[in-house]
Amino acid sequence: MSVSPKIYVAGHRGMVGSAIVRALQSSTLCRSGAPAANIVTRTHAELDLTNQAAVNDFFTQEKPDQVYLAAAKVGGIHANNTYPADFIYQNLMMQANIIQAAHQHGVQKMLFLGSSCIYPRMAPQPMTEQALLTGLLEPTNEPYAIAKIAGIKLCESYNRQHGRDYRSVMPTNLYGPGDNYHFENSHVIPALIRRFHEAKLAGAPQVAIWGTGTPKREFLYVDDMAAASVFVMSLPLSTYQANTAPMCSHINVGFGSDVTIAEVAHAVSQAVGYQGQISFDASKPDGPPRKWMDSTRLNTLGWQAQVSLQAGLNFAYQDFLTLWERTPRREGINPET
Ligand SMILES: NC(=O)C1=CN([C@@H]2O[C@H](COP(=O)(O)OP(=O)(O)OC[C@H]3O[C@@H](n4cnc5c(N)ncnc54)[C@H](OP(=O)(O)O)[C@@H]3O)[C@@H](O)[C@H]2O)C=CC1
Ligand SMILES: C[C@H]1O[C@H](OP(=O)(O)OP(=O)(O)OC[C@H]2O[C@@H](n3cnc4c(=O)[nH]c(N)nc43)[C@H](O)[C@@H]2O)[C@@H](O)[C@@H](O)C1=O
Repeated sequence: MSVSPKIYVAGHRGMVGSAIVRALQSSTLCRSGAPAANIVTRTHAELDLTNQAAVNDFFTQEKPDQVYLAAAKVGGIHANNTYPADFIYQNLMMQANIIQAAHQHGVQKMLFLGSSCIYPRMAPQPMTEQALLTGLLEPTNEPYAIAKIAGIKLCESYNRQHGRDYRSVMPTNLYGPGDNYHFENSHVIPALIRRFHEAKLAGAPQVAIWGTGTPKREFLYVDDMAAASVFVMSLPLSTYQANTAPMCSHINVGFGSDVTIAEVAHAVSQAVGYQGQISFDASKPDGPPRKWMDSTRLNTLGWQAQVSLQAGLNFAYQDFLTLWERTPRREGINPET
């Protein structure tokens, strides 16, 4: 009987990390007779990934075979714009510590999660992988984007210098179970789920959303993202290399089409069952006008998103309701991010 590789999922309690754990568990269990996934995890309290010595000790102790790097300092447009030092410092430290320790401890295979914000603000749409480093970044999240670009380049550099197999995926905007519902530091979908839900309970006649409503975003359900992550890691190295380049080695993961913020606000209000009016607060930033990924690389390899936006929003609202009902004083809804 084959032995399962020991897989470290960094950030396993986050929205994406927890979905990756679910995907790894179901992918091994589906193959009849295969043992369950051998997954190793640490909470933030147990292991601060910005601490280089602690990360080294962890790799010495656990000796994982593979790593999914889904731990990061993450937030929406307001958080990125308000805490730029936290976003660049923590992300640079976490990924540098993990990638260097993984290499030192012989981990051959890793998946790094970046973000669509690595591309220039005015990149031609849809954005191909080759658009990286061709123009100026979006100012509201430039520090986070620079850290994510450094993460891609760390992986590529260890591959080129040391023959490692460190792959990178660039997710579009994500949402789903386990999201952060903070009223101002979250991304647009969880923020609006909460705002429409509270407005419905209060009988409020109107809900204001940030910006003009005209920017377009591409939204992917988190379990689709997790499936894409496991899919990319399962590709033979020769296939991955044939579809990427040593210095353009990342793969976009998108839904396939985008919507305006006004359209997604209407879709969220439907999922929540809010029947009042929607208004726009143009004093808040819009961010980039459009961020639509070209996912041809991944689609050609055989992966496609499965969950429609409205179905995903319905699932996400059910997740929010579970959290809401479990936490009468809203502690879990309002985490520090
Ligand atoms: N959400 C989105 O829309 C998008 C996300 N991504 C990327 O996907 C990845 C996962 O994001 P997502 O799941 O949404 O983020 P979450 O905020 O939900 O999860 C991040 C995880 O990282 C952990 N973490 C943060 N700082 C530390 C630290 N210093 N030490 C140890 N653990 C830490 C968190 O633990 P704790 O909560 O305990 O601090 C949490 O488990 C990230 O790389 C992100 O950049 C990319 C594009 C879009
Ligand atoms: C994933 C991605 O996330 C961030 O980029 P972003 O795409 O701008 O993400 P966002 O979800 O915060 O906003 C999307 C749009 O939605 C509008 N909007 C309306 N009303 C609310 C609202 O209530 N909250 C938020 N957050 N946005 C709102 C908002 O004004 C903007 O036009 C990056 O910083 C970057 O880190 C990154 O990679």
